[in-house]
Amino acid sequence: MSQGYKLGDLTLGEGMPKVCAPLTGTTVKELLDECELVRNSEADLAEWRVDFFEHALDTKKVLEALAKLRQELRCMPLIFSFRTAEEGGEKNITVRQYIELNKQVAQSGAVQLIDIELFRGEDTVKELVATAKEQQVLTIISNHDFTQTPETSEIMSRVEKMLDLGGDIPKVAVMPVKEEDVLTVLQANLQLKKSYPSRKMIMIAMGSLGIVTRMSGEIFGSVLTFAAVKHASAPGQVTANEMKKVLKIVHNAQ
Ligand SMILES: O=C1C[C@@](O)(C(=O)O)C[C@@H](O)[C@@H]1O
Repeated sequence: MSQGYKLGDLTLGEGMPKVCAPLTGTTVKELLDECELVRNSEADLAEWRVDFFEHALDTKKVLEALAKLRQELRCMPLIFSFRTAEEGGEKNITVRQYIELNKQVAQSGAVQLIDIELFRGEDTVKELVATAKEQQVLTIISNHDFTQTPETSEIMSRVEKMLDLGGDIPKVAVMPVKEEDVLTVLQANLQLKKSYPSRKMIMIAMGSLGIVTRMSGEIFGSVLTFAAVKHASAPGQVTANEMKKVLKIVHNAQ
């Protein structure tokens, strides 16, 4: 899809990378307050990091909260992400529960994208991609490593697997422990952009060393960047308003 993905007024994958603000509240009240802050910020879309929610393992309560968030966000696009403890998230979840929760959310009509972790298993990914496609929900197939940065070839092969499994937007977020790791991430991003020019992806080096990767997506081929409004959901996020300024500077220099 070389033109990008149309999400209401914005097109993901065209022009400047889009700024996504995570919602990390533990209660419905906190989440609704965050939605209002996000709406009034420079963020283009929101991500509900549902693993922070106190009732994240109760699908009925998640769906009830989601309906409220949808209303409060008005027309702002929303990504639904349950980040598992295995990948740096807040809670453990069984594969069965993970599938059930994501399926019901995809069918709710309240979200535009769901995040599916590659390492929950091929069958899980395929099943959820199929459900999402039926509902015209976009899929981000993700992988996170909070301790290290794999080699360029390993990052590329993970992304290729994500594409093979039918995901719309591959996403890799890793932790650099030395400056060279940041170059590894940028190298993987650039090579993937050249090998798959029509595909959209998200590539992040986290932490203080990785900051440049969050800001240079327009050059190396990362279409979305996460930036905080109230609380960061991962190390290295700056605020959405600061991020938008930097993205504009990079854009205007092109
Ligand atoms: O996958 C990502 C990227 C992220 O980990 C980051 O580094 O900004 C933040 C998460 O909320 C999101 O789901």
